This record gives sequence, structure tokens and C-alpha cells, in this order.
Amino acid sequence: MTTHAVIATPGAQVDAVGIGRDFGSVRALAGVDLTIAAGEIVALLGPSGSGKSTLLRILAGLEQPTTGELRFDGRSQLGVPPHQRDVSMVFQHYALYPHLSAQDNLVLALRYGRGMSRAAARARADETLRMLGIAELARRRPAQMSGGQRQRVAIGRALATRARVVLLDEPMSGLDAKLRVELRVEIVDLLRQLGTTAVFVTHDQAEAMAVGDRVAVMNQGAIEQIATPDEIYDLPATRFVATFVGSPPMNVLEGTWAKGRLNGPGFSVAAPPSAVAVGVRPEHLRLVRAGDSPGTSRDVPGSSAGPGAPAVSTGEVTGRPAGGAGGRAAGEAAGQTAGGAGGAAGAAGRAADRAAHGAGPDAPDSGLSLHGQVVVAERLGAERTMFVRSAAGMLGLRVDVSVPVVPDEVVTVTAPASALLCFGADGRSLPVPAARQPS
Ligand SMILES: Nc1ncnc2c1ncn2[C@@H]1O[C@H](COP(=O)(O)OP(=O)(O)OP(=O)(O)O)[C@@H](O)[C@H]1O
Repeated sequence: MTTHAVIATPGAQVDAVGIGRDFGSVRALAGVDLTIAAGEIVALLGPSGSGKSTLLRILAGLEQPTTGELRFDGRSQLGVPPHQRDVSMVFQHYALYPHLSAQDNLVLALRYGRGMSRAAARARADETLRMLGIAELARRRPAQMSGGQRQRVAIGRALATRARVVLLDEPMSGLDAKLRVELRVEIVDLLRQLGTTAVFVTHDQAEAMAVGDRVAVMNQGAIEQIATPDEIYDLPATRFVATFVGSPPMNVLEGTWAKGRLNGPGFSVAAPPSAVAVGVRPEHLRLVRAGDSPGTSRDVPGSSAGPGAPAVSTGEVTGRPAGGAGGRAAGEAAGQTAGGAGGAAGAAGRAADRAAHGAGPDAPDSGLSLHGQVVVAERLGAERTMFVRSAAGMLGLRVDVSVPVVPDEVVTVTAPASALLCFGADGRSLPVPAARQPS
């Protein structure tokens, strides 16, 4: 994309108040409140069927709400047909006229949507195609373009009209991963230059977090949380948000609260009353091997056995739980058959026994500590995602690629109290200390 000075059109403030929509017995939206500031980009993120498209279509005027009010800059939009709302829309499947060139697709929208003269519409169309770096496509018809080029033209058509609200419904879902990243950077850059208010629907969390000034996470027709990407990630309001956003998702361990602690299989952490589960992000978990000095999993390289070293480093933890009731219990908890490489029951059995029945070594600050067994690690760029099976469930960790991965190794996984987030029975997060701010 080339940078050109463009005339910004201030976006409209959008107020959706108590928007509900029923389709027969299906409640697609259950009282959505959403205020979007002028010029703000909000990403609507949620699983299939959560109501994202229905909300977007109501903003566009393509769908009427069953209940609620919708205002643009304070003016009610209920009953206002789509073409009289100051909105433009980008669909997943381009919706370009196949018999018209890129330029004429834009010209048509400007002439009939905006009542511009042919000359003015041409000038605006050419300016927009230049902004999107596709001036050379002006004379081509959609069939003569790649998918990415077609979608650029469709975005150009939506932006050319300088509508004060732009609605994008999964605009990049038909494109390959590399192109999606390129195009989303360009779209955000253009929307910011133009000052347009934008609502961007996606079920791709990375896209939502990259594009949105704020992200609205939807679930079952309601917005569970609307906040900046940092807040959504660091301080999720609900267990649903915590586990929907993040890859791998936040680890959530169930327990029973008593006397200031949440106790679960193999762990015990300090927790506020009414906690029923504790969550921790994969990057906050530390991997500790016997003989390691505790450090974050990213710090661990070099502190323990290197690649190719035997599974046993030092101390009492060996590779595979072996023999004895404890070893079997942990082996079963880990989906493994007890017995095998380690041979004697002894120390490995004791470590495995703790994994199955007791808390791990005391964490210095009442944080999390539990034993588990390495299952697998997946390479992801500069890091690996490692999965460790514990009595409390499968744990996902982010580790540096230089951390040796030894399948079946019994390890300890810890996290400081400051990295833990507790959830109540209603799925809501319980208050965290004021000192904990989003990164
Ligand atoms: N025209 C319709 N008639 C009946 N039910 C509908 C209609 N449109 C949507 N729904 C239902 O409303 C709910 C919300 O659908 P919606 O398309 O808004 O979800 P979504 O979050 O956009 O999903 P997706 O990501 O799959 O597009 C779903 O249960 C859907 O089946």
C-alpha cells in the first residue's frame, strides 16, 4: 500500500442499547449493550452462533432488532433503511459486480450510493485504488484478479464512500494466512487515516486482538466482555473469555475451596472465598526439573539436561513412573501404563504419587505447584508449546525452543500467586489485587 494524504471523515458514535433478536424460538441476541466511540475500531469475536453477524446486520439495517435501541451520533436508526444509514459493509465473499472493472465497481457505489458525478466518482475511485496499492487493477474485472486483490477492491468500495461507519463481516476468512496478516495491517492503517468508526467481525482471536482498539467477546448472544486487547488477555472477566482467548488457552484447574485455599487434585493455592477454579496462562507456568533452580520456563535453557541428555537429571525424579500404587495412579492419571524404563518403584513412585494425590513442593508465595508428566511439545516459531499431563488435567506451557523436551519425563510445574486468576461458580473472575495491571 502506498501512503497518500486522504481527507478524513469523522466516524459516527454508535450506541446499541439492550439489542435483542429472536428468530422464532432461537435467541440470537439477548440484550446487547455496546457503545463505540467515533473513529474507534471494535472487533466482535466469538464462536460460531454467538450472534456476531446478527449484531452486525442490525447495525447495517439488514436485520431489525426484536428489542432495544440503536443510535448513530444520538439519532435513532430503527426503521432507517440500510441505504439511508451512513454505513458501508464488506462481506466475506467480496460481492463485486462480475461484469464491471474494479474502477467501475467503485464508481457505481459512489454514483448511486453517494450521488456523485461520474467525474468525481472516477477521481475518488482512482484515489482509493491508489491508497490500497492496486491502481494497476483499475481496468480488470473480478474474474481477472486473485482473491486477495478482489477483497482489496471490496474494501476499497466500502471505504471510498467515506461512510461514517464501516462494517466488516469476516472480510479475510477466504484468504491465506500470510495475506490475512498483510491485509489486516492495511485495513487498520486505512481506517485510522480515514477516522472511520468500524466494527470488524471475526472468529479468529489473533485477528481480533490485532485489529480492535477494543475487542467485544460474544457468547450465546451476549457480550461477555468488551475491553482493550491487553485487558481481555490479562484480566479476562469470565472463564469463557479466559479460555477463548490465548493459544494455547489459559489452563483452568478445578478445586474445592476451604479455609482460604482452593484444593484440587495435586495442588493447593491461596484463593478468595467462593473460588471453584484457578486459571494460569501458559507463559506464566514454569517448568522445574529435579536439580533445576526454579526459573521461568523461558529461563530454563542450559540449567538442566541438554538435548540428548538422559531423562534423569539429578535428584529423585526419573523419566517414567514405575511400580507401586503411586506410580500406577499417576500413570493412569497421565494416560500412561505404569512401569517401564525407570525400573524400581522408589523415588519415581513417590514423585508420581504426589502427582496423583498431593500438592507439589510448596511454592514460596502460595502460588501453584504440581507434578506432571511431559506428553508432547509443538514447535511454534521461537517457542514451543509443551503439554504436561497432571492429576488436575492437561497443562499447556510456553517454553523456549532450547528447553529439552523429554517425553514422559516427570516434572514440576509452578506459577507465582501473582499469575493466578480465580473463578467463581458463575464463571466470573474473582477480584485480583489492584497491583495487577494489564501488561
Ligand atoms: N435468519 C435466521 N433464522 C433463524 N436463525 C438464525 C438466523 N440468523 C441467525 N440465526 C441464529 O442466530 C444465532 C446467531 O447467529 P449468527 O449468524 O449471528 O452467529 P455468528 O456468531 O455470526 O456465527 P458464525 O461465526 O457462524 O457466522 C445462531 O443460533 C443462528 O443459527
